[in-house]
Amino acid sequence: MRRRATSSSTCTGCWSLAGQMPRPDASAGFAAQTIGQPDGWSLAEGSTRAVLTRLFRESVLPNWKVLVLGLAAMVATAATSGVLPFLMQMVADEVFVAKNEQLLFVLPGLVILVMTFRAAADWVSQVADAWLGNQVVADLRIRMFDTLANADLGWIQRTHSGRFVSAFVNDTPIVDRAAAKTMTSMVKNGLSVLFLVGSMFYMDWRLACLVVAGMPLAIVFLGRQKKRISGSVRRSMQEAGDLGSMLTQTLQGIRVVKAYRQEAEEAARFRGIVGNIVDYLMRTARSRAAVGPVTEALSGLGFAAAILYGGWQGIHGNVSLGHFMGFMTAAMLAYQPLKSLASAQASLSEGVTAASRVFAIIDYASHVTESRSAKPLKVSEGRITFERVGFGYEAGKSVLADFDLEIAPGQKVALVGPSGAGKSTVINLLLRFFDPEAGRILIDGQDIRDVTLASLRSEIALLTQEPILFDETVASNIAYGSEGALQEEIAAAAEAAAAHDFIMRLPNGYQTRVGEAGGRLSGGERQRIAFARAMLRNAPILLLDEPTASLDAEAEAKVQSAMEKLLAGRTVLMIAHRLSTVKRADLICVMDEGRIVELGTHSELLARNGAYSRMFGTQFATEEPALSALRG
Ligand SMILES: Nc1ncnc2c1ncn2[C@@H]1O[C@H](COP(=O)(O)OP(=O)(O)OP(=O)(O)O)[C@@H](O)[C@H]1O
Repeated sequence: MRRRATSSSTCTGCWSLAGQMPRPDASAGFAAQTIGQPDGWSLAEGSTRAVLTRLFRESVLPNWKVLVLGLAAMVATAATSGVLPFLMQMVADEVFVAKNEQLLFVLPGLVILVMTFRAAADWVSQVADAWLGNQVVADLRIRMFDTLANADLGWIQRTHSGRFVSAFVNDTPIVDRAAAKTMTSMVKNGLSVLFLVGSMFYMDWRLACLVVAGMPLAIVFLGRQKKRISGSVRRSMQEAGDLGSMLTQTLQGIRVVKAYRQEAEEAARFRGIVGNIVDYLMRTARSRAAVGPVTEALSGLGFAAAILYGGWQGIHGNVSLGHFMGFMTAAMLAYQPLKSLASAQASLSEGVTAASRVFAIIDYASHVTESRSAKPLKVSEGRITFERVGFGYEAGKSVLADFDLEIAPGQKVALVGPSGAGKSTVINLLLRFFDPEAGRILIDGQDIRDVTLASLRSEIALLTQEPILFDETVASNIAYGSEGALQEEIAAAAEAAAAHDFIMRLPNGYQTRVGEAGGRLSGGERQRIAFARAMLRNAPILLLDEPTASLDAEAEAKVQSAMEKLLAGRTVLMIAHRLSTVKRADLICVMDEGRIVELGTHSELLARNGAYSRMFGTQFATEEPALSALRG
């Protein structure tokens, strides 16, 4: 059977807002890094400008061609807005006052031309705007996923999946809507205001001064509202994360929720979170809603002053009607983009807050990284050596201490011991889901920290208690991690795993979808697909976390032969809760509180009359599945 290496890489080049985003020190020990970061990632307090600059540089600028096109279209739209007041002035002065009939036929044509051009430019700018926004969302989601896929297991386990889902689903569209779109709308409206205010000053600088007199007040007011908005938005996003967490938790544990009749309590908790979200959203809405009317009221003052002064000048014959009408058209046209500009400022804080949350994920630096000089792992015989390995998930709480174990090529070693002894931790360390704090782990003499993660993991196959299947076809579940496997190879692996016959009875054979987490298959069928996956991968090292523990005797009997085939010719490290598993081992390693307390064969250990013998008497003799007593 062919062997293939999977491709995987670590997050080596992570971005950071210097001084803004918290970045854990990758050189420190794992346990030390987790202190003070209960969730593994915290909200970054980047300044608005820093966050926007970064968003622009990393997500918008790479699409600079569309950006330039969109900007050109915006300038064209804004410039045509600036032309309209002059056309109005000409209509009033030349048609109404000077009675110029020729112009009466020219001006409507000009208006149609200008308006058509403006409409076309507006369409281009809107499409470019949408394209850029979608690209920003896609880019942020892809980069977050890359970080997640390459992050160490510790961070992912500490952070609730709902928080991640919320960042992907809720936060990225807010970045698009409130930051990317607002940025472009600010450019567009800013340019319109610039052209129109320019026209106003060009026509009559005194009148223009009166109209814009209220602006400084509006700016001060806006600053205050922005602070309020960013506070309430931050809280509402945190609550949305909690909502996601609660939803996934309830769905995952729905059987327990129902069995313990906790529906009402869960619904009350849910209502509480939803109520909090509404509360924070309303605070945001109130602050944002105040921006438009206040700007409006202040511009009303400016208009009133302009009418008073302009009217006075008109009565005394200092300005013509056309002059005044042209000016007021410019002022009125400037009013809408000015109001949008003020509102955009407010929603910008929303986008910046969401972008900070997204960057906090993107910036996470995995604790498990590849060294620059990492080489592919070369497994010649399959010897595994644990040398005085020490490890703890949390600071000051040792889980493994001075763990020494030598597994000879092709040897089958069973890890046994009470719940919490550290058996799964040994497997976690061998796969480099975590790195040891002390000592080292070698495969055929190569420290696993000096080899590439992809090569390490492609030489190891893992079978877990609960087989992990994806909602794909049977064939792609078997071929998971063995890209490019041929149909015959997949079928051969399934045959060896005693899975071919039941697969052929499925409605679409190998092309049948297995449902969420393989829900359409029985436990034994799921496990046989997982065996077939391991067969196809054909890795020289096999890690088993009691894959038959959740099967009943009949289902276990069906996978026995598959198991024998799988184990043959490989170095195997297995967590054993059952006598049937322990019996397969050449060497039994009895663990307690992170240390090896006994090591030997089944008969040697029984003869020693120690921990293993006691365990045998209480647990294995009865062949209790899953050893509930051992697991506490
Ligand atoms: N992700 C984690 N974060 C913090 N502590 C952990 C984590 N995983 C395991 N531990 C702790 O480490 C210790 C060893 O756990 P481990 O899962 O290795 O035990 P085990 O021997 O495999 O237990 P079991 O037989 O019950 O599966 C336990 O005290 C456990 O609470």
